Amino acid sequence: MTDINEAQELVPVAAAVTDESKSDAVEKPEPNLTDTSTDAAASAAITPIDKHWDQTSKKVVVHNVLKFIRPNEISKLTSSWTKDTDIVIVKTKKPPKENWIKVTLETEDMVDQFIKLINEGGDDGNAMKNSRGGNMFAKRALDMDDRDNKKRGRDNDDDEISNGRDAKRAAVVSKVLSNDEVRDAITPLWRKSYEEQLDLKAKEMVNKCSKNIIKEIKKKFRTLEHEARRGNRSSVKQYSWLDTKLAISIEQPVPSPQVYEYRNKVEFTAGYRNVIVETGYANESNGDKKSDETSETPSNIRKIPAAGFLASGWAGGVTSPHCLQNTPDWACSIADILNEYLPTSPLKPYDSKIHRGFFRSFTIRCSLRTREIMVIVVHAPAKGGVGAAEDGSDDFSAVFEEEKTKLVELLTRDVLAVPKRDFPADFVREEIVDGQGCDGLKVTSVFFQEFDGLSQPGPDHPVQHVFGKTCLEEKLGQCTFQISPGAFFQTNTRGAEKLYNIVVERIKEVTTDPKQTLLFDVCCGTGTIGLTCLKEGVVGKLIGLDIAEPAICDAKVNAAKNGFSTGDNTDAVKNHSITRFIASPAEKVLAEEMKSVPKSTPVVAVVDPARDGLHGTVVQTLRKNEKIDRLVYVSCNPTGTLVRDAAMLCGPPTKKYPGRPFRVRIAQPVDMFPLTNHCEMVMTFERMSKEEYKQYHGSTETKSITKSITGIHQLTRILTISIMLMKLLITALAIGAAIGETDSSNLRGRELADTKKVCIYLGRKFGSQTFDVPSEKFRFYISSSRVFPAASGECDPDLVKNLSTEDLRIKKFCRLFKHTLNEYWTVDAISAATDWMLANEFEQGSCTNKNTYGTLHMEHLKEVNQNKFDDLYEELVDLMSNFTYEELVRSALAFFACFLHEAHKIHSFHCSWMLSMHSMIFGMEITPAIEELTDL
Ligand SMILES: C[S@@+](CC[C@H](N)C(=O)[O-])C[C@H]1O[C@@H](n2cnc3c(N)ncnc32)[C@H](O)[C@@H]1O
Repeated sequence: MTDINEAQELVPVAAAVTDESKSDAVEKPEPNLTDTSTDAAASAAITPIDKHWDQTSKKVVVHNVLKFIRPNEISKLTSSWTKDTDIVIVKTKKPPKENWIKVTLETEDMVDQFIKLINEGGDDGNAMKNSRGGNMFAKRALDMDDRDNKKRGRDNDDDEISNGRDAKRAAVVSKVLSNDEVRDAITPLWRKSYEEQLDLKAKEMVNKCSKNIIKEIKKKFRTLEHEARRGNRSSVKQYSWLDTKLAISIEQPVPSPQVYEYRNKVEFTAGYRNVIVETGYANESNGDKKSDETSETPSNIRKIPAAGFLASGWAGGVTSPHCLQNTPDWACSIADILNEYLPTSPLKPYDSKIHRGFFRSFTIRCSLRTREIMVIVVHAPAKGGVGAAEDGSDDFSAVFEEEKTKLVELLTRDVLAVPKRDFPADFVREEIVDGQGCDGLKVTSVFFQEFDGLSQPGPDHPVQHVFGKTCLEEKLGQCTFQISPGAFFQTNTRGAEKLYNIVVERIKEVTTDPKQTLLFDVCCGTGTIGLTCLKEGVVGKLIGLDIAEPAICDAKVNAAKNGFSTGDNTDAVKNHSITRFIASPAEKVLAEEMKSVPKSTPVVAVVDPARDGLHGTVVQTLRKNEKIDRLVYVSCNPTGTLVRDAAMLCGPPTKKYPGRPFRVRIAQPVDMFPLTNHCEMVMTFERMSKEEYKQYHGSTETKSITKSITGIHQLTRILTISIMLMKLLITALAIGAAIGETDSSNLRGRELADTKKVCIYLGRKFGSQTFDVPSEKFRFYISSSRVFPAASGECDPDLVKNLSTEDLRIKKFCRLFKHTLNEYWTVDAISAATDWMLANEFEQGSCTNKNTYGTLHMEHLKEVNQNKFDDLYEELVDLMSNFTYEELVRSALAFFACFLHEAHKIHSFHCSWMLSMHSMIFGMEITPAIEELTDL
């Protein structure tokens, strides 16, 4: 599981508290969360919730308007309501498919008048009616977010109205969560017995993993059949195992040796804790908390700088970890130290929405076996982050060094105190084999890490070592491992031993000559799996690949620590050394490395990718290399990317994935994360025999077949592209151009182009916004089906030339956009999108086949944490809604440049073609400014 994944697990945001049941279950807060213990230091730092939202007080939401209204008709409609009155509407907002419109009035005085008008201004003195005769009703837009004065009242309140989920999220903003709510959010299975949890996970693996893999493989056969029919060829017979009852049977999950307090790593977010300083909720007495949650916003909530988990989204404040059964004492003890320090510090928690503040997060790792603890303090630049105010109020450099020393001193001076926990009343603590509680534990190393990016620093991001040891040591099985701050390590130590033992067993089953057998450990991290296999004697040689340099440095040290030699050149493993570790994306080096293995060497492979699964090229290489008969896939995303990768490994050979297919032999879930919904899977694949392959495909020569297919395909592609280039030239000259994106938004774009408006369309949820456009030349629109904004239309080449990198907001926009690309788009998705733009639909000027592009890119999108995505999106929308038209166009160009830049990295032929296409259409020159933006 990746660090990001861990973060998702421990920092689940809004979704986790959005169930009806949870919201209904809001109780009067438990003492520890209300924190009436606000000491002097804390009260000094208390930030009262500011009641003065900038625009919200002028906003009204009109409900029961029709869902489908053409964007160009929205302002016509709203002005018809206020005809013959003095009410002035300055802005309207209507998300597509929602039946409400939000209007911003010129002054606050107009609000009551407007509400009265809608609610009583109909012909008969009743409410005004929509065009179908239904009554509309108006309500003040609700105050939602207390974090960000600048942002307030723009979009958050939309969310509250737009759907129940977000309404609930909004509702928790001003509440203090009870311990049960925190547990529900972060350890959702805590109410179930451990047996029930395992059963639930087993069922999930059957329904969402094994069944879906089979479905996906069958789909591939159907596609082949369809193609064969079109090409008048005979089709491939579906593999008979797919229809057997136990095609992929799921074993009962291996339980975690420790159900509680199993985490060896926690990641606290720096933020503010909601604290009740007086007593009671404002309207607690009415007993009806569900009816209008925000109206009961307590006036007595205060915010205190704190470190903890985000149990209810960014806006909900951080919560204390003391009530969580998966979190050990040492983590709570460090939270106590941080929570004593933060309210007194002039260094403020960072606000990721406005990019101001200092402390971002605290990562803590502990080995109970070696009694070591590492703390990594992630912070914004001391001089101020990207959103720093110009008046210098975000410049903390004068106090930074002093505060750093103070914090390190607090963290390291004593053994950790035993924290006061808030476990459920009937909770019985397990005996923890590797040591109980905080007994004698001390922080042994501290790092500071400056980070000014959007989400989390990557594994290679530099750290500053400020105290103690430079790494943490952990023991697993017979091995000892060094772990650097940026390196991945499994978060459940004893669970990891179980996991690795299973991998060892699966390899042992097939190695007849272990000493000669070479293991490829793909995504090896600090070398844990490979070195364990070596130590257990099931293989004799090891090549480990990982993208993270610090992890590979650790792996090399770890090899030596455990008695194995390491070599650095290609022949190292072949001739002299037992191990070789390579810091590189596996997709770049795996094929070459495999090529250099002598024919006589038996090879097995283990892959343990991050949540986004294996790169397509890695799957391709593993599949093509028929020397690998056994492949062990360790997955932390068994219902997502494992399904995709397994289907590519086991499906019929195609031009992209040639080679005899694999078949799933054993699917063994391992519960590494009790109390949560996550489950690890060890899926063992075995290569189909040549004989069996022949039965289905008539020949064992998979390569020659695919080669010819690939050749024809390339030729067809080049021809298609040349023809399209000509067509495009003609189209571009004649009618300008429309670069299509998704179906609905593309149509909308064309429609808007006709109305000479510019539109920001950011998905259904966030709606659209139209601007008057100064000239026809500026027709433009931006859209997104999910996370990918795209632009269409014509624009003035001068705008491109003048694109400046000075504007912080455009810079921020590009950062956000790049972030969406990197976070949510896989290489395959970008590749599919460029393919699509170039091939299927482009010549038609709009997307008529609704499925082509959608399917192409959707199926490759990474599984996302929806809440994280929503946050990002809100930020994008927020930013864009304040742009002038020209800024908008410039940003759109810049994000096109970002997209092209990313696409270019994977798809150089296509992309260079795309660049020329864009320069033709937009007169778009890749100026130094655009280059600078793409490199952000
Ligand atoms: C789930 S961890 C597994 C690490 C190791 N097998 C273990 O159990 O500790 C996934 C690893 O994949 C690495 N990784 C991510 N993308 C990669 C890529 N494209 N090529 C190689 N390694 C990658 C990460 O750095 C991380 O160490």
